[in-house]
Amino acid sequence: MKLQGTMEINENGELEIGNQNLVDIAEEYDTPLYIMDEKEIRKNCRAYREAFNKWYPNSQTLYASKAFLSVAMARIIDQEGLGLDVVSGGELSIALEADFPTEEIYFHGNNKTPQEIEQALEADIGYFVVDNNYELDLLNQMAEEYDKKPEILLRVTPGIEAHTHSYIQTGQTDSKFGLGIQNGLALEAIKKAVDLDNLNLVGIHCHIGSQIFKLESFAKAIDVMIEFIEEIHEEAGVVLEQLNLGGGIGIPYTEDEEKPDIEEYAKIVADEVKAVCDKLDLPLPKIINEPGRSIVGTAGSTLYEVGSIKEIPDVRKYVAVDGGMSDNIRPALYDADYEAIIPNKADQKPEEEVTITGKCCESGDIFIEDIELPTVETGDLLLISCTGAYGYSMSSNYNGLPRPGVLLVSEDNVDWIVKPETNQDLISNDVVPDRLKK
Ligand SMILES: Cc1ncc(COP(=O)(O)O)c(C=O)c1O
Ligand SMILES: N[C@@H](CCCC[NH3+])C(=O)O
Repeated sequence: MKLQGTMEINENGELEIGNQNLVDIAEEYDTPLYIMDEKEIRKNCRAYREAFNKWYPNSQTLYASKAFLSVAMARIIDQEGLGLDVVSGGELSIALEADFPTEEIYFHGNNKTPQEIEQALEADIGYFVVDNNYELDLLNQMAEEYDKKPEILLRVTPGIEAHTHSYIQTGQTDSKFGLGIQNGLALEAIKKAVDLDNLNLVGIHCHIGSQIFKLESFAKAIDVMIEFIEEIHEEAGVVLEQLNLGGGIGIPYTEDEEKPDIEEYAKIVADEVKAVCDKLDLPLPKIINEPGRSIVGTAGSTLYEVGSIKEIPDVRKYVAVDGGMSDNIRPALYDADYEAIIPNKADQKPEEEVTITGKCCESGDIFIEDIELPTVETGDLLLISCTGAYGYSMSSNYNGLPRPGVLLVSEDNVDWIVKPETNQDLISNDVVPDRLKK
């Protein structure tokens, strides 16, 4: 397995993250648990900030909190000078609890409820990224009621099909997100937004997909988006000042994948934006980007303990761990690949090929098929890397499994930033009507 972030193998052959021995961590905090490497999160935030400061200073990086959010995480993002993209009243509440600067919050979502809009208007968030005509009308009407004039961006689909899993492509015209440029729906909505009294249209947004490695896809999206800004100028008489390019940069889940260079990404964005604006004689817009996975993905891992081991002669050896698709749905949902290591045997050579499964009642609850590992025994630890994005945030209580806690690890500190759930938590919202009482 490729060692990510601050992972190191110590002189006893055991794996450490942020100088913390995972064997000791497992003993003290119990498995399963998510571990977040604070230094890696901060390094990734800085990579975006510094790259855009260098190549296109009129820009802002927002962290896409859907990848992983907790109150402490929002504090780190604030300290690192990034803004925040939230997609629900729940994520907004976490940001508010962290005292996140509200003017740097962008509110996304394809079906914001009136209650969520009310919450965001009352909090005076920076921007609404409006997805559709229903939302334009609703927001306009509610803004009037609350005596506000929120700044908005319209989410559009540039018709770009990014090379990634179809479940996480979002830029094509047939997408549930945004309105199409090619079919004219986006321009129609722009004209409507310009005429609405209580909204201030400042920009357009696109997000072409997630886990993207080919940086040219972003350049293609920029061409389409800036040409659309020009069309808006001609047809609706406004020059939009913000272009939000979404997130989507991939991370290497396995050794054969290569991490895109953030500075190269920023330079491609800067060069393309400048070239197209120059060609069309448009002023340079403020550029917003919204990475999620590439901020936290490599910073997170999940630590499990091995329980049952089952050998089917001449077929396969199943190694089951004490978590499952309830703490990481991505292999079952997207066929996602992962790598693993045995932290207490981190320096040992591979001896056998095994299949790592979870403990959920689903045949598809398989984390990694046919991985080469040192001889695996019951009681060994097993660490799956790169689970920092869309691991905890997509977790569930399937099969009555409490969600694991999240431990933040840095050189001198080990702290829970999300406590592990207990069986008691699973029934904390249950209500037994009188007629069913025993
Ligand atoms: C609107 C929007 N912005 C940003 C992101 C973050 O994407 P990623 O985690 O791939 O960087 C997403 C999720 O795909 C999204 O839907
Ligand atoms: N949840 C997805 C990415 C989609 C993000 C939201 N647009 C993943 O795990 O890869």
